[in-house]
Amino acid sequence: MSIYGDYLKSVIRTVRDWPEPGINFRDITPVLQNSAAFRKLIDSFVHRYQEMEIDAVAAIDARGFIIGAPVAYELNCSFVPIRKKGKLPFQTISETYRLEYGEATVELHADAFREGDRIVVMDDLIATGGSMLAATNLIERSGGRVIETAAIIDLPEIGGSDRIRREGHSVFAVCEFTENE
Ligand SMILES: O=P(O)(O)OC[C@H]1O[C@H](OP(=O)(O)OP(=O)(O)O)[C@H](O)[C@@H]1O
Ligand SMILES: Nc1ncnc2[nH]cnc12
Repeated sequence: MSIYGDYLKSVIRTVRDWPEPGINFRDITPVLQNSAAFRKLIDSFVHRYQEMEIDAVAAIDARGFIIGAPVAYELNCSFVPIRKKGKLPFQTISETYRLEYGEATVELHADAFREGDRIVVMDDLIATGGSMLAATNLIERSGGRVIETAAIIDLPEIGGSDRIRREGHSVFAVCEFTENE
C-alpha cells in the first residue's frame, strides 16, 4: 500500500455489473482526469522504485501502459510494452492465460531485454493474476529478472496476488478492494 492508497482508492470509481453481471469494475479514469490524483499515483511507484536500479518497466496492454510509461520516464529507464496478440511487428514470444472474464494471449518482442536486466512489471489491476504471471513468464523466458510486480489495485479475494507470490514474485499494490466495496 502507498501512503496515497486511501486517497487514490476514494477517487477510483466502481461500476457494478460491468462488463457482465457479477463483475464490480474498478474504473481508474477518474484518477486520470484528476491531475493531483494522477501525479500522486505515478509518484507512488516512482518513490518505491527510484533506488532499486531498475533497467526497464514492462507494462501490460492496455491500461498498464497509462502508468508504466510515465514511471519509466521518471526512473530514467526503458519502457517495454507487453501487448495483446498480433500487435508487435518484430519477432515475438507469447503466453496464453485466463482472465477474470475471458482468455487472452500476450506477446513480447524477443529482443526486449538483456540477460539479467532488472524489471518492474506494471498493470492497473490484479484479479486472477493471469495477466501478471503471463508477463513474468515472458520476461524470464527472455532473460530479464522480475524485481517486483506492481499494480494500482489488488483484488485479494480473487487470489491473484497470492498466486503471484506463490510463484516467487513480490507484489506491490497502491490499494486493495474487497468484493463488497
Ligand atoms: O489478474 P487478471 O485476472 O489477469 O486481470 C487483470 C487484467 O485484466 C484487465 O485487462 P483487460 O484484458 O480487460 O484489458 P485492457 O487493459 O485492455 O482494458 C486489467 O487491465 C488487467 O490487465
Ligand atoms: N474487476 C475488474 N475491474 C477492472 N478491471 C478488471 N480486470 C479484471 N477484473 C477487473
